[in-house]
This record gives sequence, C-alpha cells and structure tokens, in this order.
Amino acid sequence: MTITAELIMIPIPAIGHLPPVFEFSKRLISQTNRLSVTIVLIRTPFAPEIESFSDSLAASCDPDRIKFIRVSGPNIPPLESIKSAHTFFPQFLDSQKDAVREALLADRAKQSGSSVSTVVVGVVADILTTAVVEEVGRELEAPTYLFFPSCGAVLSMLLSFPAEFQPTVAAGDPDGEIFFPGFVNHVPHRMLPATILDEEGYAALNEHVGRFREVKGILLNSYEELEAHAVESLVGNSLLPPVFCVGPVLDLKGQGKLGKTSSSIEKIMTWLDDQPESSVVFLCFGTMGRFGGDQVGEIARGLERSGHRFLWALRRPPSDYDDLTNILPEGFSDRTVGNGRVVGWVPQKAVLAHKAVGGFVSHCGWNSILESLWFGVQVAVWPMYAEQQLNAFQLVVELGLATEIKISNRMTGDDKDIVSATEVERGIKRLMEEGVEERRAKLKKISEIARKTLMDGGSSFTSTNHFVRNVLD
Ligand SMILES: O=c1ccn([C@@H]2O[C@H](COP(=O)(O)OP(=O)(O)O[C@H]3O[C@H](CO)[C@@H](O)[C@H](O)[C@H]3O)[C@@H](O)[C@H]2O)c(=O)[nH]1
Repeated sequence: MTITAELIMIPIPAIGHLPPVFEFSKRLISQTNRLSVTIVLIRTPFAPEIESFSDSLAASCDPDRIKFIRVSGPNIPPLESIKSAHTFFPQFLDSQKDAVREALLADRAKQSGSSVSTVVVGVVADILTTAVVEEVGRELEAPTYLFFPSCGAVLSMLLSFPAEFQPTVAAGDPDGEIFFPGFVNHVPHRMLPATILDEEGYAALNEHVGRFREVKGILLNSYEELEAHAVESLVGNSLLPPVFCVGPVLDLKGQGKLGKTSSSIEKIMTWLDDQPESSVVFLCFGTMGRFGGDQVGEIARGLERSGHRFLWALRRPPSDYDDLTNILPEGFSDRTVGNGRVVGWVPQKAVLAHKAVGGFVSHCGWNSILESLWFGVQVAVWPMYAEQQLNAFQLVVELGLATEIKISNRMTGDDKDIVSATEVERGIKRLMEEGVEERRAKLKKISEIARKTLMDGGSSFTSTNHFVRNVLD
C-alpha cells in the first residue's frame, strides 16, 4: 500500500478567498511530490454562484494530487440566534463543523481497503473557519495551520489587538489614533474595520484570532520585501507561531470563471486594444462592492469631468445589472461613448495586464492590491468594507505606493457617506496626472520583486519549502 501525506484546506467559500487557496495547493504539489491536498468546499446558500466558480477552479487542478470535498451543512442559522450583522457569516461557518467533520471521516473510511492511503499532516484554516478546523484537527489528530489571505500589517494588528472590546475606540473619536506593531504610523480609529467597532463582531472575530495563536504555522499571502516592517513584527515575535510569507499567491490565468460570455470579455479587450498606452483608468470594486444610485451618479460625473478614458466595472453583486440605462445619469453613455465603457464583471487580471491601463481605482481587497503590484499598475484607493481601509492605509501611508480617492471610506449600504463628483474628479486627476512617473518607477521595481520572490531561491519560494518541511517533519 502507498501512503502519502495529505494536507486539508478549508477556505471561506467566497470569490476573494478560493483562488489563492487553489493556487497555493498547486504550488505545494509542484514544490514537493510527498504531499497531496484536499480542499473542502462548504456550500453556501447566500452565494450559489460560488459552486460553478469553484468548479472552474477545480478543473485546472491535477485530480491525482488535489481532491475536493463538497459539504452541505445546516442552512442559515435561526434568526434569533444571530448576534449582530457582523456575526451572521461567522456563525454560519461555525455551524458547518459537524458536517465537515462527518464528510472528512467518510472520506477516510473510503480509503480503508484501497491501495492508496494518506496520513493527514495538517488542516489549514481561513480567517473565519478556525472553529471548523479546530474540530477536524482534533478528530483527525492533526496539527492546524492558518492561511491568512490579507496583508501582514492586518495580521499583525489582529494578533496584537486587546482581548477586550474597546468602547472608546468604538465610540469613534474622529481624531483618535492607535498604535499597532505592524504599522510604522499610528492608525486613525476611522480606519478600523466596522467589525472591530461592533461589540458582538469584535468578540466573534477575537475567538478566531485566539485560535490563530494556537496553530502550528501561519501562511501569509504577502512577501517580506513588500511589507518588511509588518513581517518583522510577526517573524520577530517569539510568542507567535512561525509565519511563512508565501505570496503573492495569485490565480494569474484567471481560472475562476463567473458567468460572463467569452464574446463580452472579448469586446472589453478589443476596446482596450484600441486605446493609447497607459491612458485608461480602470475602476473595479471587487466581488461585493456596490453603490446606491446617488453614488453612481457622483462617480459618473466625476469621471466625465476628469476627461480621462475609463473602464468601469459597475456591478450589482453577485451579478451584473441587466440594463445600465436607468442606473447612469441621463445622457452619460452618449456623451462618453468615445471615451469610456461601463461594464459588469471583468477579467480583472487580464485588464490590469493590458498596456492601455494606466491607473486603477480599487476597493483595496488584498487580491486586487497584489494583482496591481504584480502588473505594476498604480492605484487610487477607495476602500469599502472589511479590512480594506487598512490595506489602503498600508499602500498609501506606510508604503507610499498609491494615491487616494478617499482613504477612510466605509460602505454604509445606503447613500449617507457619498464621495462627491469633485472628490472623484480630483482623485482621478491626481492618479493620472501628478507624480505618475515616480510612482510607476517604484511599482516597476515592486513588480520585478514580486516575480523574483516566487522563483527558485526567492524568499516566498524558500518560505513555501520551509512550510512543507514544517508539515512533513
Ligand atoms: O469584476 C471583477 C471583480 C473582481 N475580480 C477578481 O476577484 C478578486 C477579488 O478579490 P479582492 O480584490 O481581494 O476583493 P474581495 O472579493 O472583496 O475580497 C475579500 O477577500 C479579500 C481577501 O481576504 C479581502 O482583502 C477583502 O477585503 C474581502 O472583501 C480578484 O482576484 C479580482 O481580480 C474580477 O476578476 N473581476
């Protein structure tokens, strides 16, 4: 009988979280032939499109080395049990524990009597699946790990956050600041994620963070050359588990497909082909970023006034608008017809790689940031939710690599905190007209470093090997 080592990955079922886990699994099996990987895909009733998205990612994996187990646990937890809007999704994931454990036990039972058997050498959590992973690790007597999908500065902040909720921070002193070891500068309270400012959300997140400290190792989707200060605060802290910087982990081939026909993608790319080099501003707000009608109007007016060419991914997540005519200001499409295009889901990496794209207005999801740095495209930050304000702060204030549309923005779900057309216009002009050569030169270097770090002998390549050794020894 052949016995191999098996690593089980349990990601959050979300479009921003699955591709790096698939890509990292592929990288692992290419760097060692002693490991196989099992990815557990938790079905979610909130985002049925994830099913076909993960199918498209799975199709690109070697089925002999990477296997998938789909799990359908309990549906939405009873409404009376939900503590706050910030705990809804974490509570859903926690409730999948038993179903995931049963599915994995059933999979192991299938192995008995077969010619190939595996020993589980680790179970890897995502930020909010640590309770599930703890349960599985205990049952299978395997050590647990964490794959942290955002930047080192945010990881460092979470690990240094006080165990108790901070009502004074939550009260939102507009001029208050706080020190975290992963940031050189003090972080303004207004940059903190909304979850941290909510007492129930804070408690739920802190339970996960408590488990981050107990794992055998932490994989970080970043690279030490990018975030030297933050990484030093993590690696140099002997009270923390070893941190392996293995990033950037990117689905560069764009294997995750989300309901767009190849002809509409082709139209976008053909339009870009016809634009002058570095002339187009690309606006895209991740998988969940959406705006109310008033904000859409302000963006449209700001874009138009800036006079720059644009490609704007305007969506109504999880899908696109069927008809944009009622969403955009009257006459906008006719007036900007030669200058810009408003589209839905775009193949973001292909767009960023296109030579016509000269700037990117981004919500600062960490994947989007890693992608822009990989392709050396300058960014104007417009964070919306989750940890995106901190990612924006890291990029603009700590690393000096980006400009801003509005760095302290937080999506409120309504049109209360509108970013005005004037702010949009100014932000786009700043991005496309001020200090551009200097920023592009810096970004070119970072882009080269990102590529080198993944090559044989590069820091992330080496760190991945150290992780493999940690798992196998
Ligand atoms: O029209 C689109 C929109 C998005 N993408 C891709 O979708 C991914 C989006 O990932 P990310 O930029 O990280 O944004 P979110 O989907 O918002 O990511 C979630 O997960 C990230 C990693 O944890 C966090 O940093 C974010 O705050 C959180 O919202 C990227 O690969 C994009 O290239 C497209 O290809 N086309």
